[in-house]
Parts: sequence; C-alpha cells; structure tokens
Amino acid sequence: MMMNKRLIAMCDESKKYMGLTILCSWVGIVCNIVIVWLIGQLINRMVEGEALNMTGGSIGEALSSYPLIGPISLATGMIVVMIALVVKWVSHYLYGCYSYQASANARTTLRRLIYQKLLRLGMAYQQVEKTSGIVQLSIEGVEQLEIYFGKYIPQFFYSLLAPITLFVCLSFISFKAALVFMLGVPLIPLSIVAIMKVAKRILKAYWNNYANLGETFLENLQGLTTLKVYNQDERKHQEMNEEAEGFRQITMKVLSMQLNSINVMDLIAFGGSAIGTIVALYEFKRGMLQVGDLIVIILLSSEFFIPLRLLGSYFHIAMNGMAASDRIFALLDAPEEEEGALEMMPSSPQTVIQLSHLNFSYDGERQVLQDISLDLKSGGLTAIVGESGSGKSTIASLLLAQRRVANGSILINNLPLSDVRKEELYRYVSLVSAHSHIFKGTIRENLLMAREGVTTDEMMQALRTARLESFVMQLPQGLDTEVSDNGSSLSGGQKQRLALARVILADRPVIIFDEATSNIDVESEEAIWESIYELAKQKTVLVISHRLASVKEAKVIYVLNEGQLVESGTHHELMHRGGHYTRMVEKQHQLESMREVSR
Ligand SMILES: Nc1ncnc2c1ncn2[C@@H]1O[C@H](COP(=O)(O)OP(=O)(O)OP(=O)(O)O)[C@@H](O)[C@H]1O
Repeated sequence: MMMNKRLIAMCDESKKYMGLTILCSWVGIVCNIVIVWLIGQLINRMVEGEALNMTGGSIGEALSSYPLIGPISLATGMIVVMIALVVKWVSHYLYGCYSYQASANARTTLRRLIYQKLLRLGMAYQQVEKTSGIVQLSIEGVEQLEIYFGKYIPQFFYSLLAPITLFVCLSFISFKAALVFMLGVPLIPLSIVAIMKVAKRILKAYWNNYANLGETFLENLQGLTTLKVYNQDERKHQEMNEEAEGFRQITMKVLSMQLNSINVMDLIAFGGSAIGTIVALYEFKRGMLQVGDLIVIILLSSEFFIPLRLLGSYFHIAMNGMAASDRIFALLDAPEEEEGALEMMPSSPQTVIQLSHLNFSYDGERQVLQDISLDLKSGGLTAIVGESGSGKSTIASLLLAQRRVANGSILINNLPLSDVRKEELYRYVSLVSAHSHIFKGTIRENLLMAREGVTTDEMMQALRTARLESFVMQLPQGLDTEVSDNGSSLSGGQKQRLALARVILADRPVIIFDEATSNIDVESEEAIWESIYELAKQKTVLVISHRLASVKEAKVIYVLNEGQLVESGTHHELMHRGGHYTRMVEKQHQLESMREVSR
C-alpha cells in the first residue's frame, strides 16, 4: 500500500511528527466515541422514563442526582462531554500542526537532497534529467510528496487503528453489527490495490507528458526572439497546443480514474454502513438493543469507513507523489564521478598543468580529442586556437574537471587531476566563459562571490582592471545597483567585464578565458584583452580564442585541428612554419580586409 521504505527512511525527521499526527487522530476518535456513547446512555435513560427530579434543590443537584449510567450522574456525564469536546478540538488543532511539520520536514529534506545531488553531479546532471524536469520535480513533485508524508502515511495507520478501536467499543453494544462493519472495512483497501495497478501506468504517462510539456514551454520561451525573427512562433504555438491537448487528455484520464475509484469507495463505505445498521435494527426489533445503543451504532457506523474513504482521496495525490519519487530516485541514484580525495594540493608558487596523451569522447564513439599533449607553464599567456568544433572548449572543461578523462592524464603540480578534490582545484583554477553567469542581486553581491571579505577598495580596483569602474561609478547606486536575472539589465560587454572583475578578485593562480570576448562590442573586447595581458604578467593565463591577432603575444600557441594538436610554438615560429596556423591567420586577414572594404 505504497509504503516506500526508502522514501520514509530518507525523511527520518518526519517520522516523529507522523507518529504524533496519528496519535492526535486517534485521540479525536476516542473523544467522539465517548461523546456519542454518553448521548446514547442519556437517550436510554429518557426512554426508560427516568425524569429529572426538579422538586426542591437547584438544577445542579437535579443533574447530579440523575443516574446516567452506574454511578455516573448526568452532571458528571456533561462534564466528561465538555472535556472530550475540548480534547477533540485540541487534538484536531495539533493534528494540523504536526501534519504540517511532517510535510515541511520532508519537503526540506527532499529539496536539500536534490540540490546536493545536483551540486555533486555538476554539468553531468543534464545527462540524467532535463532542467525543466528538475524544476518540476523539485517544486510540484516534492509538493505531492508533502501530502504523502503529512496526510497519506498518518491516515494509513489511523485507518487501521480507527476501525479496531471502534470494533472493540461497539462489540460491547452489538457484536454482530460491529463484526459486519469490521468485515466491510478491508474491501476499501482491496479496491485501492486494484485501482493502483491501472493508476500506476496512467500516472507514469501523466508525468512524462507533464515533463515534456514543461521542456517545450521553457525552450520556446527562451528562444522566443529567434522564433519571432523567423516567423516560426505560430508554428511552435500550434505544436505546443497539440502537446497541451495531449496533456489535457491524460489529465482527464487521471481525474476520471480518481473519480471512479472514489465512487467505488463510497459504494463500499455507505453499503457497509447500511448493512451494519440493518443488523443493529434487527437486533433492536428483537429487543436485544436499546434505542440509545441503536443511535450510538448508527452515529458511529460511518466512522468505520470515513478514515479509509479519506485515505482513498489522499491516495491519488500520494500516488502522484510516488510517480514523482521514482524520478527523484533516478536522479539521486545517478552515478557520480568519483571525487578526488586530496584535500590540499602541495603548495607551489608556480602552478603547472600538463596534459599527456589525452583522448576524449562525449558519447564513447566519436573521438573529440585525440592524443593531446600540452603544457600550461606557470606565468604568462598560453593560447589554444583552432577552427570551430576542433575541441578547444572540451579541453577547458576537462581542465576544470567538469568531465572525466578516461584516456590519458592531466597533472596539476604533478598530481593527477582526478585525485584532487574539486573544491581544492577551484582554489587554483578559474574560468571566464563566453556566457558568464551574473546572478540576480547587486553588483557588490556578484563580486563578493569571488572571495569572502573583499573590501570596497579591492572591488573598485578589480573593476578598474576590468575597465568597468567608470560605468559603475556613474550609476546612482554604484556597487549597490541591482542587476536582474543573469545580468539581463547589463549589455553583453558589461556582463563579461563584470565577470572579469569577479575572476580578478578571486585571485586564482590559473585563469582560463574560453572565448570570453566573443559576441561582444569592440570596445569591451579591447578592454578585456588589455586586462588579460595585464593579468598574464602575474598569473598563468590560458586563452581559448578565435581572434588570432589577439594571441600573437602568447608565449606558446597550441593549434588544434579536428581534435588533434597539429602545431605549437610562438606566433613567429608558427608563421615561419607556414602550416595550419599560417593558413588560419591568412584566412582571417582576408576576411578582415573584406570587412574593411565593405565598410
Ligand atoms: N556536450 C556535448 N555532447 C556531445 N558532443 C559535444 C558536446 N560538446 C561539444 N561536443 C562536440 O565536441 C566537438 C568539440 O567541441 P568544442 O566545443 O570543444 O569545440 P570548440 O573548438 O570549442 O568549438 P567553438 O570554437 O565553436 O566553441 C564538437 O564536434 C562538438 O560537436
């Protein structure tokens, strides 16, 4: 009955609150039994003709002398009813609090686990689940599981406890009626099990459709400008409508399945109550029951079935949560790259990186890098150039341990990169890519990310080096100016320069610039190159660039062609050789002269 041991074990902190929720529900039903039973006894006495003795004395005395049952007087009975009502109200209130705590704990735990896993997976998360899928799982999937913890599991155990408690109490009044009620109870879980078989299949399809629709929506939204430019927005709109229609259909299937199952459960619940009540009426007719007892049985008959009926309605939401949990587990179980164990790299004033006989393939079939051996010597500028798709960025991602090297080795200060913990690696190496991420928040907050305790002076100095100081100074809020999501309120060039200032503040010995100046204005490009040359005087800088004119001054230029290292040397050596590099330079010259002419 959907008792997912792993899920429950995972959210250990919720267990205590789930237990308290069950206890509160149980206390509530015990109070109900007490109240109804005392009312039944009062009716019995009244039917027996027991009248209030109002002659003389106060009303209090009259109530105390009225025998409700055995030594219990009507006054005592009324006090007990009052207490039971208060206890019932308190337990109902506490039920809400504990149920919330159980679900809130589960929500926090699951979201934390997903987040931690994503951090460990790094870039590899995309191979397991799409970004939109992860967002859906973390928000809606986790919310469905909140109901599983806060409502479904407590209700499951309460649904076992309630009929047993009622059976024990009612069997003192009418064993036969209590037995009939009790026999009807298992029919509801049996119907749930039958429905579950169909539901599992439908819900799996529902989640797949939901994730696909989310992915299409996200993609179309992100590419909306391109779609508009090519007049393709209407076509994509139609495609999305079709997908949405598919999702509507599967949603309707889920809803009708839920409705039908609720009807079946209602039939069993009301049918069971009716049969039990008929048995009680029969006993009453034969004089085996008093009218008060009959009323107690009628009033409590529905209580046998209501908990299971409620379980049935939570069941569907919980079932949806189960389908989501399968995907959460698939994400949590995704294999992680083994993290190096080395906490501390031997300190060396000169960080040296060596790649030897490196081979790499993304899909295990097509070799993207073949037998690459190169050295990134300490200090100065080193460049990797090559045509588009030759494997330059792949080398950068391998240097940052974003992907694992299967063949060949990368040594950093003579240590295999795979032995070094990522955190430790990132104390040595940092990156400015073509699309640096700027976070929503102030400029200051984005800069503070680089290093703890950075002072305003240091920030201004870094902005000066990145040629962004004058821009920030002219802003009314200066460093405290808010930038929107992914720096969308900044120009491409300003974003890159801000990213450059951040990397300067991070003060790592090795900085990789991967096409950091592509797609930006000439002014920003020049400003960034100036900063790169300045940085290269103190740090080890690796530049991956398509602009050959800018890397002329590099102490070594590595030339890649179709995943192979074809040449290396200084600009003059390479030009002298008249090989691949020379051809690239000449091609670029021709292009630039054509551009000049067309201006
Ligand atoms: N995530 C990926 N999955 C599969 N193949 C990839 C992936 N990223 C890159 N590739 C492939 O690997 C090859 C090298 O790509 P890479 O991005 O390293 O080239 P590049 O030289 O940096 O190109 P550019 O100058 O255009 O950025 C290309 O053929 C590309 O199609």
